[in-house]
Amino acid sequence: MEKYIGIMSGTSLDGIDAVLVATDGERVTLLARTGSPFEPGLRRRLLALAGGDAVTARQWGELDAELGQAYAAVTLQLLHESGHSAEHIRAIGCHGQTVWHQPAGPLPFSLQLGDGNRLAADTGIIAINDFRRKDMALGGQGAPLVPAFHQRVLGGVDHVRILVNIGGIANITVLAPDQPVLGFDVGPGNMLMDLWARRHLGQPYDNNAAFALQGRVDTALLNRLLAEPWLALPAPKSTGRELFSEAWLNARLPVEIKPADVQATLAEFTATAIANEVDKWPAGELLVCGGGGHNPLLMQRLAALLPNWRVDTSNSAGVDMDAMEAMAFAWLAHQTMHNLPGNLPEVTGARRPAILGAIHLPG
Ligand SMILES: Nc1ncnc2c1ncn2[C@@H]1O[C@H](COP(=O)(O)OP(=O)(O)OP(=O)(O)O)[C@@H](O)[C@H]1O
Ligand SMILES: CC(=O)N[C@H]1[C@@H]2OC[C@@H](O2)[C@@H](O)[C@@H]1O[C@H](C)C(=O)O
Repeated sequence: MEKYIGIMSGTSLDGIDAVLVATDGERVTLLARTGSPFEPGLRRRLLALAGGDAVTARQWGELDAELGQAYAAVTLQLLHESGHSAEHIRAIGCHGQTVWHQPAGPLPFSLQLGDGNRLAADTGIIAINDFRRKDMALGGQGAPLVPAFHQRVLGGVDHVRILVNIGGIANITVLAPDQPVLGFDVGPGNMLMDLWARRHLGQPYDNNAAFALQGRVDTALLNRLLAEPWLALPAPKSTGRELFSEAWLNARLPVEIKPADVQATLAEFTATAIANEVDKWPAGELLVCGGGGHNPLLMQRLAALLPNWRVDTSNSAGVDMDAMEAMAFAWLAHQTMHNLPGNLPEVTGARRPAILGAIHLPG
């Protein structure tokens, strides 16, 4: 078994998750995990950039360098906490910070910031990043990439098992006997709920859904949100803040509505968009991972909307719900180091499987 580090900072923009795993490509064992929230100023600048604000080349470059430094600091923290040093680690798989994802149109691209050169130089470990653009160069969406990992660690069961990652965006992976793996983004995860909590509570998220639980679902608003045409598009598909933005929400809000009712409606919207996709499959097991699995209201609504499904977190199947995505990028680094493909063309729509990522050597 070789040791890899995986680093994820997702579309919630909450901070950085890092894991140390041992893997031979087939089995993936979590050895250690750490994390670091973004410092508020950095988070604010990332939110502005991901919201489409204009930035100068200088601001852009500085953010790239600052994130590279932040990823290196988390890596050193993980090594320290787990009693490892650089020479124990074969490579780091670093997702980077998505600041723009544009899978359609004449010039599709997906941009993740966080300088891999700096990460390699500051840690002395091979750093792999930019995992999405090879798949896009081959006509794919570049996302989601995690389904291949889900299949590896949670596949091979005799019933329908669906994984749903509820991060900023929600994406599902369908693992069914004798069927190719399917996976696609289903809509917003915590993104809109977080936005509303920031606006009305001044907090990064609605902790344990306390605010949403004070409100009532507004059916008219819920139906307006669910009428978004993107939700009905067939897979392959992926999305992000570019679509589910503050402007998108504002355009659908009625003039008069209680803030708590909006929060309750956004939670219901997130759960319904997920349940509508899951419900297209014969009932089985729905396993939740990502931060949304800590939201009791989301979990309760998913269970209520899918009465014939066993709804639980991925912890119940032996994979830490909070470590899943970072573990996936550690595994993707393994794939790259062994010249193995990381994407699933049936998921992303790419013309073929491909070796993903840009490799930065520390020497
Ligand atoms: N106790 C809790 N109550 C409510 N929501 C929670 C709780 N804990 C975490 N969350 C939600 O989880 C979010 C973080 O999720 P996660 O870390 O999976 O996001 P991410 O890494 O940015 O995801 P992705 O890359 O999939 O978009 C928070 O912003 C918050 O909305
Ligand atoms: C472009 C981008 O960063 N997409 C993320 C985002 O967050 C969740 C969902 O949208 C998923 O498609 C993807 O992340 C995971 C890690 C993936 O590629 O599977």
